[in-house]
Amino acid sequence: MNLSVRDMILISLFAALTGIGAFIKIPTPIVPFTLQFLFCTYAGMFLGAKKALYSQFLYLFIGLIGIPIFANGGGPAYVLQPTFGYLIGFASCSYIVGKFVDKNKEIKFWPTFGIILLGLGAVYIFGVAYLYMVVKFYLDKEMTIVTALTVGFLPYITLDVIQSVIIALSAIKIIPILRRNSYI
Ligand SMILES: O=C(O)CCCC[C@@H]1SC[C@@H]2NC(=O)N[C@@H]21
Repeated sequence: MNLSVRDMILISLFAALTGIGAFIKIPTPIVPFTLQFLFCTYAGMFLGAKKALYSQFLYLFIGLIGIPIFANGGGPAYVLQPTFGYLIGFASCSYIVGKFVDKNKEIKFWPTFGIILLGLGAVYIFGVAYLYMVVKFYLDKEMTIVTALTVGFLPYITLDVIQSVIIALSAIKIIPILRRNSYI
């Protein structure tokens, strides 16, 4: 894929926004409340699948080389943090949402909301499964799937669904305007 300077700026912008989403956080012992899901989903909405994925890869790359832009820091050892799976989930989510936008001429509320929930599902599948494995097998602590869901899913899902509604409502207004003006 040939990327223009404009594409590269947008990819960098959404990588940065996802990083900002990590700083807007309410810390908790294991999984913080953050706005990363909001921004990775907007990346999919406004950049389309490939560029959104690149933005999340760039975000991962910058964090993994040591710039502390993840919710609990950064560096290569972050792959062993219980929350690293959510970061993989953000890349999947941005791609799923981006594919939907790429393929649909009309962006209506319910299909858009549905695809965002699918993307959110990917965030939690990667996030909770990774959390479970790191705590159980790497940290060697007591962990069941139910505990993993209690720690990594239940406290967050309501706010994430509210954000999904906000994203869908704003996307159905903004995307047609951006398309009409050939911005996306
Ligand atoms: O270590 C990281 O940078 C990832 C943090 C992930 C936080 C997850 S994303 C889904 C859920 N919703 C939140 O607000 N927090 C968790």
